[in-house]
Amino acid sequence: FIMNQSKEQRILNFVLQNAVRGDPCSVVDTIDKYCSQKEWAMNVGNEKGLILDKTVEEANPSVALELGTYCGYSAVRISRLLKAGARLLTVEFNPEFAAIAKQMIEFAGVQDKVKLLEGPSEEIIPQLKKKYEVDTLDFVFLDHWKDRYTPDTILLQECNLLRKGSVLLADNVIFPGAPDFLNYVRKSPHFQCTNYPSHLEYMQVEDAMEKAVFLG
Ligand SMILES: Nc1ncnc2c1ncn2[C@@H]1O[C@H](Cn2cc(CNC(=O)c3cc([N+](=O)[O-])cc(O)c3O)nn2)[C@@H](O)[C@H]1O
Ligand SMILES: [Mg+2]
Repeated sequence: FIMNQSKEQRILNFVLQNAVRGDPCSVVDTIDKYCSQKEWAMNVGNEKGLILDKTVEEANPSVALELGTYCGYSAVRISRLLKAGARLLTVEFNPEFAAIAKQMIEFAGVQDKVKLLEGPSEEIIPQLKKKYEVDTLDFVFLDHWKDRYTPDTILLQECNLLRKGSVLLADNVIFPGAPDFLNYVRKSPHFQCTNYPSHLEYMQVEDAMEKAVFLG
């Protein structure tokens, strides 16, 4: 237990020493093993991860966006399911976390599918069309600051990044909670919402994910 390292660095080191290079499933399982047995961390985890998997498989996105990369757990989890030629753009503004995630993504062997964009979501989203050659987004995973879920959902619409059928999936709508986001998407005539009750990663605390499909 190396104290002067960050928890995120310890998670990465555990993966580098225990997972199989080039095997995204082993990276995901190894992070879950560390965070359930040694140190809790805010990865989406395996229970909510299965909901994420099913939603990604159903959407089968060509272009996906993730807000809040953290250590790269869900970036690896999502990108392992993408078809050939499909890509995931993931946004992280904490440089230390971004550096960890980059190494995690490369170790998992999914670096050709994932582009990590460093910066705050509110700055990156308006750049997606011109700077990152995005037309529209097929899938968006929201897992960053909970009070950014609503403004960023509005920003995605203002930037014309959503099309009829674009799928938004939000983590933590119960814990820590995103009440204004639930209110916004459930009241909006532009979204069809579905709630998926689950539990907080690695804990027996109630949580849920919310799927919001854009209706155009
Ligand atoms: N506007 C932003 N733009 C880009 N990256 C952002 C932004 N806000 C936060 N981040 C980054 O998301 C990562 C992860 N993150 C997520 C959150 C919000 N999520 C949680 O706080 C959370 C908290 C718990 N929890 O407390 O039990 C459980 C979860 O699953 C969570 O996602 N804060 N940082 C961090 O690296 C942060 O730099
Ligand atoms: Mg989360």
